[in-house]
Amino acid sequence: MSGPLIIAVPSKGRLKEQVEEWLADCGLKLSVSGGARGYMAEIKGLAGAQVRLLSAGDIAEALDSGEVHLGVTGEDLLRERGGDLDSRALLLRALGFGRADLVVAVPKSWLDVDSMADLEEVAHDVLARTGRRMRVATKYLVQTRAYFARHGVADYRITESSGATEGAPAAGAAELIVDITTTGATLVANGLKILGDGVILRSQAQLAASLRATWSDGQLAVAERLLRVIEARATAHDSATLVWPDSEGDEDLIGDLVAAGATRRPNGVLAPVDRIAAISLLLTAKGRGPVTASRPDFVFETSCAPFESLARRVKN
Ligand SMILES: Nc1ncnc2c1ncn2[C@@H]1O[C@H](COP(=O)(O)OP(=O)(O)OP(=O)(O)O)[C@@H](O)[C@H]1O
Ligand SMILES: O=P(O)(O)OC[C@H]1O[C@H](OP(=O)(O)OP(=O)(O)O)[C@H](O)[C@@H]1O
Ligand SMILES: [Mg+2]
Repeated sequence: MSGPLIIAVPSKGRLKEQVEEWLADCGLKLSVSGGARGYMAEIKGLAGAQVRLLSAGDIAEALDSGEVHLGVTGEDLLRERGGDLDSRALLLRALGFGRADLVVAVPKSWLDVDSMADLEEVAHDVLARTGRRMRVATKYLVQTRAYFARHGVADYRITESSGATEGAPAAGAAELIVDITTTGATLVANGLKILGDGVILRSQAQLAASLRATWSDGQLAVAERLLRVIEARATAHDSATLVWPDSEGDEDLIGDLVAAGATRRPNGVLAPVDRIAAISLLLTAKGRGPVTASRPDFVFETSCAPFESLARRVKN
């Protein structure tokens, strides 16, 4: 017998609440089940799984080391682990929350610095003028180095910053910063602007699987159940069912609807939510109707693509 499927979710901060809401929306309620400080939980209705509540950064680390099978954390933190993320973890689903852009930002007063190419010139100038390298304040060392290298910026050094990074230029601790931003308010408040080609990563929360963990058949089976529910809910959020009288006789017309993005279903079609109106109009224009569109709660497809790629990567 192998142990439970271990799933890590954020224990604090803005991601925690959003992850709980998302799971509850899928009908998967978390119930804290104790552990020394309440840092363990179960998912109601998903036997064979154990949930660990960890910080977002620790979740990225635990996926990396294989201590957990699945985890929810920011893509920025996963990529910051360095090396080739794809060989260590599989991104199963982008969750649409926890959005933040990792950006290169410089003082607004640098009027003619708008691109990474301009920044390269600044780096040269600073070195020539002062004999010292331009300083970049960040806690995202890995992604900063990779991005600057890709843009040919070499004459700089990183001053590691773990908080209030945006204040570093005004405080004289660095010339520029690399940090995450969501609304941009903190950058503006600190007199900083994002370089035109300075977006390193558009991050959001991801459900990821560890490729370093040991996966038993039993653990994979629990993961499959979980992923099927999550995918069914996500598909439902994006679709509507369209039905109309005597749809069975409308083979040719359904062919047109499929060409417009719909999927054939008994009694009608399933349409992407943003095409409900367009597809209904194709029908009413041909005299069909009334067309009734309703939003499903779950759409369980016969196959579950994220699970299939996971199984392919971790089996044998
Ligand atoms: N406006 C935001 N500010 C900070 N983090 C955000 C924001 N929006 C989304 N996130 C995401 O939340 C995650 C960071 O969460 P959190 O700060 O709780 O984790 P942590 O860095 O591990 O914890 P700590 O800061 O205590 O070390 C990152 O993936 C980040 O991209
Ligand atoms: O673009 P904005 O909407 O202004 O948000 C971005 C800011 O929010 C976060 O800081 P937070 O207050 O969470 O503190 P932390 O960096 O210590 O986590 C982040 O590190 C940025 O500083
Ligand atoms: Mg933080």
